[in-house]
Amino acid sequence: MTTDHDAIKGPVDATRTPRYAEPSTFARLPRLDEVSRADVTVLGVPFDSGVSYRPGARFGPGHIRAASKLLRPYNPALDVHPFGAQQVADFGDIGVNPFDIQEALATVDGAVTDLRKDGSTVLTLGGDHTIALPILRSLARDHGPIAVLHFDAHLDTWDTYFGAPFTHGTPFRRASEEGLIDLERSQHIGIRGPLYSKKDLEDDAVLGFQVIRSDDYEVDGVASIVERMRRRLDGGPVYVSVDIDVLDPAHAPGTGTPEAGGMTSRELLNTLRGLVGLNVVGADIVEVAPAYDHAEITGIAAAHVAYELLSVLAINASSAPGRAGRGEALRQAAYVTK
Ligand SMILES: N=C(N)NCCCC(=O)O
Ligand SMILES: [Zn+2]
Ligand SMILES: [Zn+2]
Repeated sequence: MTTDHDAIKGPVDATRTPRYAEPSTFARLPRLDEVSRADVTVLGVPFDSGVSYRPGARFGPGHIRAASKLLRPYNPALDVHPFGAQQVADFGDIGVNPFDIQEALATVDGAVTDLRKDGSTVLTLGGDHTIALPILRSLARDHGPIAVLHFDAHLDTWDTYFGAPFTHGTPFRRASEEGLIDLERSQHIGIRGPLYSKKDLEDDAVLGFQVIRSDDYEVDGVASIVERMRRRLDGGPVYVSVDIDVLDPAHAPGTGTPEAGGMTSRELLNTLRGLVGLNVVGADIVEVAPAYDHAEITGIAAAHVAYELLSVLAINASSAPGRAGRGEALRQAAYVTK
């Protein structure tokens, strides 16, 4: 945790150095090796060997960083300076084996565990959805079974693909079997689209996830979904996993398994703001595949998702025990720039 006398380093000042001129870190934040420690670490995982259709999410982290350069220091929607109330830094990408999925899973688990050692919260940029499994393994070792808030068009609780158990369509089945998830407090949001059979939904229901469908946004609206989400997640640690294909392809064309009829980016950002006050202990944004993107539409959406998650973490950290007196940082740009 950052103490009151540490000078927090923030993003590069866009009025002094043009946005496109610096080495690429998320939101032009410092690299992790430029700060003594970070409250939140952004970690890139360029891995897409678990995909069932279009490849390319291995290039997601760089694309999200490139699309994050326009983010500004103050978030009016939540009245917070996400980079001022906490130290956020970018670790860069870890190298993972694209030919050996088991080894890749172990590498991700090890990297997340290392980064979390001094209390940093890890925000992971994928990569395909396979990587949620090793992150949950790491978190569950400290927290026990954890609630998963899963934004996705897909259930990702299928059993195997071509006999393979570790894929981007199976992470939450494996995590459930391994006892990593508190299934009484977990929820899928944004589910839609054709399935292999009705049994996919039945199998998922047996595991115990609550399902909020994409269509529920039309019928119920964001406020009522946020209320259901908060009721479901309250009472313990929460992991937030955002598959960018939860958005309609109009809002996120750059992804590997797009499904029509999805949420708008406005609906997703507003839902994420509803996480304030919940105990978010980690998050990922996965399935950004830049080769299918246009005009950075998907990259920008993913960057804004990360920004809202960082804003939620900033507010939560500022109101955590031992952080009294840092509340003013929420409303001030309380960091230094390069
Ligand atoms: N996790 C993502 N994005 N997609 C899973 C889709 C699996 C399938 O091909 O049916
Ligand atoms: Zn998906
Ligand atoms: Zn997914």
